[in-house]
Amino acid sequence: MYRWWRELDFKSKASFSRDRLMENYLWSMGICHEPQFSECRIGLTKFVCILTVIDDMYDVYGFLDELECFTDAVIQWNMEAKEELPEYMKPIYIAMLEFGNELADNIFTNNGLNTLPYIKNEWVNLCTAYMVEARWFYGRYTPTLEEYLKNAWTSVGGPGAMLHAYLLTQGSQLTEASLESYNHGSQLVYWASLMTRLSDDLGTSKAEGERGDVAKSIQCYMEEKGVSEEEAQDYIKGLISYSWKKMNQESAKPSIPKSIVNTCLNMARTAHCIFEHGDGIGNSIGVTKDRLISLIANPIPLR
Ligand SMILES: CC(C)=CCC/C(C)=C/COP(=O)(O)OP(=O)(O)O
Repeated sequence: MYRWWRELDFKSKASFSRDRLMENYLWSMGICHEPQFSECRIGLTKFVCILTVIDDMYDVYGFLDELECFTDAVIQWNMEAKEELPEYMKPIYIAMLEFGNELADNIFTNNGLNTLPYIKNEWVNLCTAYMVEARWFYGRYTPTLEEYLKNAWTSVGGPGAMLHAYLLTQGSQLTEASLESYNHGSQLVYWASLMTRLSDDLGTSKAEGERGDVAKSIQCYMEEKGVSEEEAQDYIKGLISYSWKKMNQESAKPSIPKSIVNTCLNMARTAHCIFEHGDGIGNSIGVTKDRLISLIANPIPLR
């Protein structure tokens, strides 16, 4: 994975973006830790790495007209579309396309299923949601909390991560019918993604606001209701508790495949863990570094 990441060379080609391979691996370890899901952990880490570069491009680097071009190119989903993009966007677009196409090709070879429309759809939804936030930022517009969350449960990457986790954990069991049963989990994916977004905002929005980013749930609620930051944080914590109840309710539904239940609950748990002491991803220090060292570099010996 390190070789893949180094060869993409975003450190120099997209120096504005976060270089967080290990931290991104923590997400995938939290979402599917079982030994048989090694391929899923690799795929999910790649997904989060590419997502993070694209997120930084929309949040802090790209001009609005450039971002509109990138969003259009994602909708087109073909290599010719990259010709219309600014130079710095081309390697990012290529990385996303190659990663998505390779995953779809592998599944087609092994299972005879065309999953490209599903994969493409998640990237289109994600970039369209980033675009909405970029327009708000450039227009100096602060949405209401409801308006913000309607977009932000997608822009956190939860639905995209859950589709990738599903495709990568199913192995030979992935069929046309199981792809359809994925849709039964859509409410659960929604609540788990909302929970991830709210935890992310509780942990990161202060630093993001200071470096210049779109208003997050806390600022939206403060402005809408004219309340203090503390009151807004308490309100968001209440929404997190509510989302957990909804997730538990959805998880108990027999129509939802167990693998979706597991990865959704695990994503919400991982978000709690990563953001409970602040921004666990934005910097490579503190609790996240200690966790990476004790989980990966110096794990507790099992025997
Ligand atoms: C498995 C999943 C869901 C991974 C997503 C990782 C993530 C939240 C990246 C963006 O962080 P951010 O705090 O910069 O996000 P934003 O800019 O959207 O607030």
